[in-house]
Order: sequence, then structure tokens, then C-alpha cells
Amino acid sequence: MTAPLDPRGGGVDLNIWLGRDAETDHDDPAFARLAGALVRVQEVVSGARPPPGLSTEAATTLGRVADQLEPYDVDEAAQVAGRQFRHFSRGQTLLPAVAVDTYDGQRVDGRVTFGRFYLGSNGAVHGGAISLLFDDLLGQVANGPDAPRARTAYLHVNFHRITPIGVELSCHAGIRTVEGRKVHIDGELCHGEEVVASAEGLFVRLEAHQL
Ligand SMILES: CCCCCCCCCCCCCC(=O)SCCNC(=O)CCNC(=O)[C@H](O)C(C)(C)COP(=O)(O)OP(=O)(O)OC[C@H]1O[C@@H](n2cnc3c(N)ncnc32)[C@H](O)[C@@H]1OP(=O)(O)O
Repeated sequence: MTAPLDPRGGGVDLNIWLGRDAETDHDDPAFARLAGALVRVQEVVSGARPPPGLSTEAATTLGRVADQLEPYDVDEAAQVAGRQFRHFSRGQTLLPAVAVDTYDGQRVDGRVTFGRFYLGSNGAVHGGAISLLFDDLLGQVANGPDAPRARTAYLHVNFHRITPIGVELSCHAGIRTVEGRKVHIDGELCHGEEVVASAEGLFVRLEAHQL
């Protein structure tokens, strides 16, 4: 197994835990490294106030990087971003990295730290980033090994308390009921003992013609 690039807090990404290997033909450790470097840039830029000269220089450098990569644009079937199942966040630079501690097929418990990239304001994580975390975590539980592919039909998120950035939080998701194609999954995000956000999602298993 390739070592995960972003082992924040130890543990492993859920995909590594699940040993998803359906798309190993898209494994690209060098690309996963590129995505990890971009995540670092996102994080550093979000929290930085550099002098204007340095901002200009950095913008030129990043522009050059984009120019270098642009000719390698591919369609979705060939894309490797989001398919690096042996790496944290699958090489999808939008996703916060979740380190999984336990998973039993029905429930997952893990940890996540939202960095400055995910700041809304006033030290609080952006609500959209919390919803993103839940959609992905609950969605992965819905799409467990051997389960039919499922899509989010709805995701109801409650924000009970400010979710702090830069602090390790625990996150949890578990299947409540399965009724035919409908999978109801609940999630919680906790700061210590306190539940800062919770979610309830409906995931609908897809028919063959919807895949
Ligand atoms: C190896 C690879 C593995 C990779 C895994 C990576 C993990 C990735 C993790 C990332 C995960 C990220 C995941 C994402 O972000 S997925 C992206 C966000 N979601 C979407 O784009 C979904 C868009 N919507 C649809 O495609 C359809 O609406 C679906 C497929 C959901 C249902 O349309 P479909 O035509 O198929 O079914 P139906 O309409 O007959 O409904 C069926 C049943 O469901 C009930 N229902 C439906 N909607 C609602 C609703 N809103 N509230 C309450 N109930 C609702 C409905 O009443 C009925 O119930 P019943 O009457 O039978 O009792």
C-alpha cells in the first residue's frame, strides 16, 4: 500500500480502510503528490498576508504551473483527481482529510481538522465545508463495499455550535435504516464531548440505467 500523503492525526482514509480497488488503473502516486502540494498551497494562501511583491511573484509562478498542466486536460473517464483511493481525500483537493479509526460496514468513526482554507469567519468553519464533509462521509458509508452505488437525495445539516478551525474534531456516520433503495444515514461532528453539527441524509441506490 502506498503511504498516505496527509496522515493528519494518524488513522487512514476510509477508502484505504475499505481497500477499494475497483479503479486501481487510475492509481497515480505522482498525481496524488501534486494534489497534496496544491492542498498545502490552498491552506497557506488562505492564512497568508504576503507583501504585494511576493503575491505578484507567487501568482506568476502559479500561472506558470497552470500553463504547464493545461495541455494535459482529459475527459472524466480518464481523470485521476478524486480516484486516488490509496490517498487521503482521493486526490480531490476540495475535501477535508478524514482519518478513520473504526469502520464496521454500518458505521464509521474518524477525525478531521479543518484548516484555514475552510474558514467561514470568526474562527468558525464555513457551513458549506461542514456539509461537504457530511456528504462525503455519509456518502462513503452509503457506497460501502458490495453495496450498489447510491446518490444523495437530500442532506439535512444542523449547526448546533461554532465549529472551530485548527482543532481536531471527531466525526461519525452510521446507517439508521435501509428501506428498499433508500438508505438513511446519520452523522455527527464533535468537539470533545460537544456535538457541533449533525446531519441526516437520504441516499438512493441507483438503478442500472442510472449508473
Ligand atoms: C470504487 C468506486 C467507489 C467510489 C465510491 C466513492 C464514494 C463517494 C462518496 C461521495 C458521495 C457524494 C454523493 C453525492 O454528492 S451525489 C451528488 C448529489 N446528488 C445528486 O446529484 C442526486 C440527484 N438526484 C437524483 O439523481 C435522483 O433524484 C435520485 C437518484 C436521488 C432519486 O431518483 P430516482 O428516480 O432514482 O428515484 P425516485 O425519485 O423514484 O425515488 C426513490 C425513492 O426515494 C424517495 N426520494 C427521492 N428523493 C427524495 C427526496 N429528496 N426526499 C425524500 N424522498 C426522496 C422517493 O420518494 C422514493 O421513495 P418511495 O416512494 O420508493 O418510498
